[in-house]
Amino acid sequence: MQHARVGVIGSGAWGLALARLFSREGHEVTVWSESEQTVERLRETRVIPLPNDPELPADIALTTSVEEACADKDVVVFVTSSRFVRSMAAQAAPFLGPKTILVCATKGLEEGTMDTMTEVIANELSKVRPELTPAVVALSGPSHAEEVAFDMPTCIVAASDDKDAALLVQRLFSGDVLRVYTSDDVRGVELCGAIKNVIALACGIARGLGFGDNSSAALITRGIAEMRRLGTAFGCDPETFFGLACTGDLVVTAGSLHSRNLRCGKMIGSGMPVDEAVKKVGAVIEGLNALPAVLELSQRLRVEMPICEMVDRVVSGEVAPEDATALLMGRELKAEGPAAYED
Ligand SMILES: NC(=O)C1=CN([C@@H]2O[C@H](COP(=O)(O)OP(=O)(O)OC[C@H]3O[C@@H](n4cnc5c(N)ncnc54)[C@H](O)[C@@H]3O)[C@@H](O)[C@H]2O)C=CC1
Ligand SMILES: O=C(CO)COP(=O)(O)O
Repeated sequence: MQHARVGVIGSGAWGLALARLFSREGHEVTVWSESEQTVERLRETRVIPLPNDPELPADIALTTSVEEACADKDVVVFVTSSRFVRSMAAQAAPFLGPKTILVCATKGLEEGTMDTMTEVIANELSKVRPELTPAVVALSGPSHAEEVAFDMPTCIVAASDDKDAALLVQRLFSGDVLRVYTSDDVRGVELCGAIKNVIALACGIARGLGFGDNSSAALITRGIAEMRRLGTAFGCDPETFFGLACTGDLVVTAGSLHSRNLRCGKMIGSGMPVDEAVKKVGAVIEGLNALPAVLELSQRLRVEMPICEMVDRVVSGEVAPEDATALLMGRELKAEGPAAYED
């Protein structure tokens, strides 16, 4: 298959930037939105609501009908906020064909179940359409919509247990803008996609407190150590933590002013109430959504994640941002690696 019929479930920054890219690669694209108003505005303006007004190609269909976005599609991409992935999988289920490949570009961990986003989709579909066992692919990595929408070269990962599906997604979506690598470590890739947003909040809080590059580098590096500890306790591939979905995405999210999580953290660090900061960013802050599941997983697996825990204490109001630093810096001193100087 060279040209595919692609449904995109979600009309936010990332959904529209991906839709634009898929259309550019010659695919037939339909974008679903929850909002009639959004559909009308996009049809009228043909502009993606991002800085510098990237164009939304005229051949991209826009709809509020889940059926239109899912029926007769080769690939359906879920890219809503993590809060809506389960309900959208349930709504999409009746219209999915037996061979439709499902891609999830949403980054998150579900509160309560601690499921990754591809697990949410697979679990929901198995309830609604148990006869359907679709291939599900996680698409993750350093990929700000603000840059992809202007054709800036970007590398991401397509991770799946289904090798053929990962290879097909790689072939369909790679081009001169996107280079897609494959991975079979789906859980590792998805854990990183969710947790890096929490670490980016920490980097933002540090910036908001007036700290500089040293603090960011420390949080990024020790944040990767937290992700690696949790991931390897789950049996994930240690290589994943050096890859695009972990180190790559954390560098982007924690260092770029495009980042919603970084900007939100920065406002929290400078003393703004969390709700106000979220409103001011005006987009989904997945680090906040992922926090409960990240902490529950770390407790269940008895993995220390001091940065994530401190972000939780700050956003819940238990610790003031200006007190968080001393608490983190004053922790028991230790070796950087696990085995230094030990018998
Ligand atoms: N913005 C970016 O550069 C990137 C975002 N992502 C991930 O993609 C996901 C979406 O992010 P953005 O597009 O930035 O979010 P956004 O804040 O721009 O858009 C919100 C998304 O949620 C959907 N939504 C809102 N209300 C809904 C409802 N009631 N029912 C169903 N869907 C609803 C919208 O259609 C839209 O897709 C997140 O998980 C994010 O981490 C991943 C890579 C890059
Ligand atoms: O995941 C992203 C980039 O790869 C987007 O991160 P933000 O939500 O922080 O903007």
